[in-house]
Amino acid sequence: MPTDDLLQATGKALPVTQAAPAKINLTLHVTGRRDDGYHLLDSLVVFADVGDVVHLSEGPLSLSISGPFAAGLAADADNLCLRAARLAGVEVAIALEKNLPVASGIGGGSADAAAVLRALGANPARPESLGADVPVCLAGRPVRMRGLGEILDPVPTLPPLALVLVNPGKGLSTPAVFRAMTRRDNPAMPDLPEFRDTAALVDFLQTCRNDLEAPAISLLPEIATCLDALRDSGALLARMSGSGATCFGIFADPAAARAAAQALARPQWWVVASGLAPARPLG
Ligand SMILES: C[C@@](CO)(OP(=O)(O)O)[C@H](O)COP(=O)(O)OP(=O)(O)OC[C@H]1O[C@@H](n2ccc(N)nc2=O)[C@H](O)[C@@H]1O
Ligand SMILES: Nc1ncnc2c1ncn2[C@@H]1O[C@H](COP(=O)(O)OP(=O)(O)O)[C@@H](O)[C@H]1O
Repeated sequence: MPTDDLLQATGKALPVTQAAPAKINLTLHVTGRRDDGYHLLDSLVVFADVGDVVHLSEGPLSLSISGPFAAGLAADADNLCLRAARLAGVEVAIALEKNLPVASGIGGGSADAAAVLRALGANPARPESLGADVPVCLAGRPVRMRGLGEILDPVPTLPPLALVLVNPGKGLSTPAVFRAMTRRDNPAMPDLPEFRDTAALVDFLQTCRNDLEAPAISLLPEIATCLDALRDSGALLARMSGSGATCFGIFADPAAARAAAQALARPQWWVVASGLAPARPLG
């Protein structure tokens, strides 16, 4: 597509760089399963201030991948960056900086797809056709996510969070984790109260769950090691995100999170201290 048409189609000038923040499911209740096998979810989702980065420039549709986790990901037609550009109907050269571990429960692929759509100013009718997590990644702000992932509701303002993310260095297949569940009709997440401070949020989170945590641990016991290590290093709460294997700990303040991240370092583990990404405006 010639550049003028491209600009008309997208409303955005190229080149453009867009952050793809990691998605964190602070809670993930699985409340049922549809006949087509997809599960009904109820999840408090936030975004970290670590993530991938996509850079879009003029050119035929293409993808190059750099960054610490580039080796784990093929730049083939199935890559969610290219699928997003095709859904937007735009020819564009994409450079992906892959900073997030692949297949790790923090939505890297969905975050990348959402970042490409955002960078193009594209607003496809059914972004969930790229993946259940793409609508929430497009929202890019704390929300309550329900349905298969397409129902997004605002939540009370969250306090700042000092997080540590830990991944044991092994990918986990999302369908395999859902298949390993033994109970699929779990109670919904309680309604969210107003949060005065981090302690109030942690108190609320203690009443919630990630229903995929036990099945994921049954497939990859190292997840339990990550959770124990987070708790031993002072986390007020430690839980797995998404279908794993990345776990998060909530700490009292950023200094405690940074100290824990240093103490948690292991040769095969990905460990990072993070706050929340600045919330995107309501769309
Ligand atoms: C579990 C979650 C929670 O946020 O996170 P991740 O672990 O992927 O980060 C998401 O729902 C994942 O979203 P995403 O990774 O985009 O899922 P998709 O590609 O659409 O689906 C992958 C597979 O997950 C299962 N799946 C996904 C979503 C859903 N509501 N029910 C499901 O059963 C299905 O087996 C599906 O084939
Ligand atoms: N840009 C991308 N980044 C990560 N994974 C991708 C991407 N494009 C396609 N995938 C595929 O999506 C699958 C899920 O990856 P990812 O989104 O990182 O994990 P999760 O769904 O657990 O959050 C991977 O197995 C990978 O092959």
